[in-house]
Amino acid sequence: MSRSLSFSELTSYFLQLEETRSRNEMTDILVDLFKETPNSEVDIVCYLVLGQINAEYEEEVLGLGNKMVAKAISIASSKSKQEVQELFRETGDLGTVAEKISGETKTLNSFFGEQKELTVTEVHQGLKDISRFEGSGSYDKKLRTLAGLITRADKVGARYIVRISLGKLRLGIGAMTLLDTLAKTYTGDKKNRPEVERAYNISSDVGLVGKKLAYKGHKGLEDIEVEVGRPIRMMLAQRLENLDEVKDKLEDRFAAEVKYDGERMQIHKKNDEVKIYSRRMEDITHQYPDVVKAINQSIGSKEVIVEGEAVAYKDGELQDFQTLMQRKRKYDIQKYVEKIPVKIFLFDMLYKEDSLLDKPFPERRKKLEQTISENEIVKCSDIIKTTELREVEKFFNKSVDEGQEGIMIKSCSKDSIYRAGAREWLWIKWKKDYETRMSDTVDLTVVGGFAGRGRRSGLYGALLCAAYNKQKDIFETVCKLGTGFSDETLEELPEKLKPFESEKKPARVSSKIEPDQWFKPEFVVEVLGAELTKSPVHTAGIDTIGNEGIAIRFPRFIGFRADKKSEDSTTTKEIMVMYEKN
Ligand SMILES: Nc1ncnc2c1ncn2[C@@H]1O[C@H](COP(=O)(O)OP(=O)(O)OP(=O)(O)O)[C@@H](O)[C@H]1O
Repeated sequence: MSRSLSFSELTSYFLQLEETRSRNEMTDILVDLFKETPNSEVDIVCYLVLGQINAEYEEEVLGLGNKMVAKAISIASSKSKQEVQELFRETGDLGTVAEKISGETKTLNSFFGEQKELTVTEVHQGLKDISRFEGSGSYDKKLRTLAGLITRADKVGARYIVRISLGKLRLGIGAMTLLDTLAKTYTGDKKNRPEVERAYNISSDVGLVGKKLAYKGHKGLEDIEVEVGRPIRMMLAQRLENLDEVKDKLEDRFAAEVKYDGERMQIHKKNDEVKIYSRRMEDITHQYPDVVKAINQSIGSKEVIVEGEAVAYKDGELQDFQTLMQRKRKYDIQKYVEKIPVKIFLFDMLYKEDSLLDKPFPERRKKLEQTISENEIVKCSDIIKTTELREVEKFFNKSVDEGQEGIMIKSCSKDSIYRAGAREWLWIKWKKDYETRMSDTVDLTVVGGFAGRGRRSGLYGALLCAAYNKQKDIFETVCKLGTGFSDETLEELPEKLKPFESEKKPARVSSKIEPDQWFKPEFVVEVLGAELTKSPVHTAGIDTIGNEGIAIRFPRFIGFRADKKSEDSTTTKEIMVMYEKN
């Protein structure tokens, strides 16, 4: 049997790592540690130095509560729970407490007779068991296992076992430093980092990379391939300050997609088993049983990895990110599936019976379109292929107008592979963030109403609001107002607006949008928006800008302005000034 690294050897390196502030020194200390580490334990050491017990995407995570850990320390020492709590209050760190009172532990140890030295494998196994115990009696099992580990460790070991079990090791080592170390230790040169990093990016498992390198050196990296069920680190986008620069970066070979305002998902499907990973590689499958079901209905192929953005969808409209965040929960999942339905807009395909990472984007996209059949939940992202920046800008305005963040411009060149874990110029994001922010409210005239759906059925779901064009004496639309209403306000609206109902569009209203109900321009509301943007669907300022008007993004109802006549509304000119101020 091969030698095992003792836990005290490992923690002697932890002590050194905690002392140093230099990244280079840190790498050197880590290289020394790996030189000491038997090949069979390289993966464990990789996880432990990061304070983990597994690859980050795996479900086994630690993070026990202070109370339980304090109790375990008390069991492992001769101190009472109260004494442990008292020391915890003094030091603020249970690791330090365990280290301090672990002298008594050793007395107990010798009382039971000499035990073999604790190895990293034993600590790792113990911590893994702790994370796995479930159901009745699991609290006691966790407690006893942890107390057992603390009892067997030396003083310094007790400190680190406690910190790891709390999920608070924090040696300050990032995955990239660890990859540098692995390259240096097992290939002899930090220059091989890119290949090592690639293996990590497609496997998201630093332990696996470490172990392959330890056994086979550089060649071991070839064994690491994309696998369904193991997340790929996600490709990210660069940001441009000026849309014209797109041509410098991507020439004429690009496509634009809506940048949806939701949560990114990487979805792995193997037969009927579906797993969903978040941008941070967490397994979020249990939060989205509706997406799991819809993906199975939409994709027939056996082994597939796709990516998309999930967006909350309510009352016939896509909702903002905050609404979707209500789905982040451990309990009441089913209730929230109904309360906050979602749609997933798929935008990439990374695997179909084989890896597609090295295929150019147009090919991946085509495969995606051929593979999925859209349903209520699963959709393909909205995409346009054009070389005209004017068209791209229009598409952007439309996307923002529909409440989305902006657009993603993606290279379609032959080199447009999926670059796992990289933020490069193959993807460029163009967001509305760079535009005007509104700090002041505006008063707008209600010119139309949209029938509510779902909870709002029988009431108005949104109002079409307009600014006043004084020169022309007309009302030009600037937004569809659907948020900020209390339930009482919603109930009141039909009655309040009844006197102004009109069968046709009133002459003084200029609108490209056709609401369910027109209103004579009489009724004024106060609105706060997030920002102003150009819009092809609204008419405010349309003469000045050309084909488009100005729109208010994310408008919120603040209150009624019964004291104002519609001619006292904010004017189109004022809106233009607000827009141009930036
Ligand atoms: N059609 C799309 N294609 C790619 N990504 C999209 C798309 N729609 C929405 N997104 C989201 O936009 C993000 C791309 O921007 P970036 O790579 O910079 O991520 P980010 O750092 O999360 O930035 P941001 O805060 O701008 O979303 C993706 O992570 C994804 O969540």
